[in-house]
Amino acid sequence: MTASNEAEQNQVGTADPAAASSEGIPLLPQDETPSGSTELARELRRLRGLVAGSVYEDVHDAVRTVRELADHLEAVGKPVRPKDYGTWGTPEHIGANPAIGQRNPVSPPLEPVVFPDATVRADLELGIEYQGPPGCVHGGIVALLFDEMLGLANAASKSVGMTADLRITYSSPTPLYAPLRFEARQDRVEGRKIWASATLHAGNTLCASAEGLFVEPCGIRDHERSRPIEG
Ligand SMILES: CCCCCCCCCCCCCC(=O)SCCNC(=O)CCNC(=O)[C@H](O)C(C)(C)COP(=O)(O)OP(=O)(O)OC[C@H]1O[C@@H](n2cnc3c(N)ncnc32)[C@H](O)[C@@H]1OP(=O)(O)O
Repeated sequence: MTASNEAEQNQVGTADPAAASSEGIPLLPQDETPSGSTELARELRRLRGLVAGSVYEDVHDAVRTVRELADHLEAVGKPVRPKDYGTWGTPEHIGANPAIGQRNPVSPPLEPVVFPDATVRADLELGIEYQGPPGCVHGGIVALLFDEMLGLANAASKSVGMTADLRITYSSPTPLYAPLRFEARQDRVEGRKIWASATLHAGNTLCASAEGLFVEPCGIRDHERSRPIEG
């Protein structure tokens, strides 16, 4: 077995992307929550990878423990109501996002950085909990991450929009446990219509590319559109 194969064999779940993007300025950076919920999401992410990526003989004791934890969290937490969802780009809004939300155990999470030309980049590795075909990332997960990256490219250019049309070309399978790089940019704006595009590479291999049309919601307020987004 080669060293890289061995590393791959020992890996369970998605890698923490914290150190992946060393260039660029963090886009929509999220602080650790004083309550510990960011840390809780990180541990749950670890659990997700372990459960999807391991075979167990008997985990009934773990089921009891996790059930007790869920009961406890239900008892001590205050559910977020629609009035508390927050507007575009607020910590409440971003933290719960399934692609970049640090408080959401479903997110890998993407950790986007922005460059002076408003290109947005995110480097990450995806583990078995995102598997589609054996050894490959699920196409729906690729679509989710593209949608987010295009939205972030719009945010980096001070616009927000609802996805109206999203086209993805899958050129080559996206490998699990490999360094992946998303890059997205806003291409043009006409009235409320915004076009953006993105690529996904594994090393030098183009895995997929995306083009999206976004429509700015009617009545969006100026402070929501131009919320400061750079770290
Ligand atoms: C600053 C801080 C920000 C922080 C951001 C954090 C990042 C978060 C990132 C999150 C990212 C995740 C994002 C998500 O997950 S967004 C969630 C997924 N998307 C949706 O749910 C959208 C559902 N659709 C709608 O709400 C409406 O249909 C929209 C809003 C899209 C348009 O309904 P609206 O009534 O408002 O507008 P209109 O119908 O008058 O159309 C206006 C123009 O657009 C053209 N058109 C419309 N649809 C299409 C189409 N399919 N193909 C081609 N063209 C289309 C139309 O012809 C017209 O053109 P024209 O005749 O004027 O030339």
